[in-house]
Amino acid sequence: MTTTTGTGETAVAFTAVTKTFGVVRAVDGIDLGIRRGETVALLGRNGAGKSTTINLLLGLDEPESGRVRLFGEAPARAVQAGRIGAMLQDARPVSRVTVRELVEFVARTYPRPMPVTEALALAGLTDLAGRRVDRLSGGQAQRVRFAVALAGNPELIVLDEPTAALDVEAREAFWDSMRGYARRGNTVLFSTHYLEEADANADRIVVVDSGRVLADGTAEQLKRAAGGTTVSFDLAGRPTAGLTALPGVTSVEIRGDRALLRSADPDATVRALAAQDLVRGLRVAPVSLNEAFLNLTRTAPGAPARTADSLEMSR
Ligand SMILES: Nc1ncnc2c1ncn2[C@@H]1O[C@H](COP(=O)(O)OP(=O)(O)OP(=O)(O)O)[C@@H](O)[C@H]1O
Repeated sequence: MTTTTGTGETAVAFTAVTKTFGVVRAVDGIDLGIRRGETVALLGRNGAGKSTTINLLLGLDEPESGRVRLFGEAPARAVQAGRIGAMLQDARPVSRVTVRELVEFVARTYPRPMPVTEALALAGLTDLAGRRVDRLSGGQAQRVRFAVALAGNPELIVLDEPTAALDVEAREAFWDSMRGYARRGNTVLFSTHYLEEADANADRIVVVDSGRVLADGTAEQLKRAAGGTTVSFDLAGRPTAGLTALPGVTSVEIRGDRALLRSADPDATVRALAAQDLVRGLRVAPVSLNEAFLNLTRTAPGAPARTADSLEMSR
């Protein structure tokens, strides 16, 4: 895990950051490094600590202990310089001004803004530039918030549940815009409850629970660490004794005449099954990210899952 600060390659560095509200440890010792150009999803149940983490990152709140650095600087400085753009959950709608006027107004508050036409194009708002912002659909209004976040020409954008309450089409349009921004070499951190969004749009997923990092890796790494692969086949009346002892197998479930094996080493498991001629109706499938997430968070609260260490080592 990267905890170095001040290097040109590190966009975000959390070092042993904590934040408590009364008896609640909302952020409980988070170490997190995000490299420039990465798109990272912050995933966690309600109350896991995602918004608190984002508020600390943006300097909207101060950590009790530990340190947050953005491009080697204190968050407030980086935000002021326009290096960070944010789209938060409770952004208030403004009325009466047009989309272009609003983005122009925000852009003027930054030292090196993005040209307004470019911000509008990147957010997919070119055709709506003259429309009043209080006469937009939910999805269009969300794109305006994205354009506002882009106005300062940021190198890092932080999005707190950016697609909550959007329909499928609006979500797709939003992620298209976000990917366009990321392709320019920028860094993105977003929180979400939609696992498929994290899977489709993030290079890396950080799972938080009870204010701690439970797991950190690619979607594939999380799936492997949290449940491995399911190898299933028809028993065709054959005995089930001995299946648990096959190489790689971590659990065995029998459903009717079908055996479902969880395996940490599916190749070895399949070879062993083939040697015993147990390959009728054979299927090999990774666990879903949903399953992986539930497996990871089910073990919490308590000690951070061991998977976190193994994933970090593999990064
Ligand atoms: N200002 C506050 N005062 C008191 N408790 C707070 C405050 N902000 C957050 N908390 C508590 O800290 C914990 C983490 O909250 P946080 O909002 O960071 O979670 P989250 O992962 O963003 O949740 P959600 O997915 O529901 O938005 C929760 O137990 C929450 O009740």
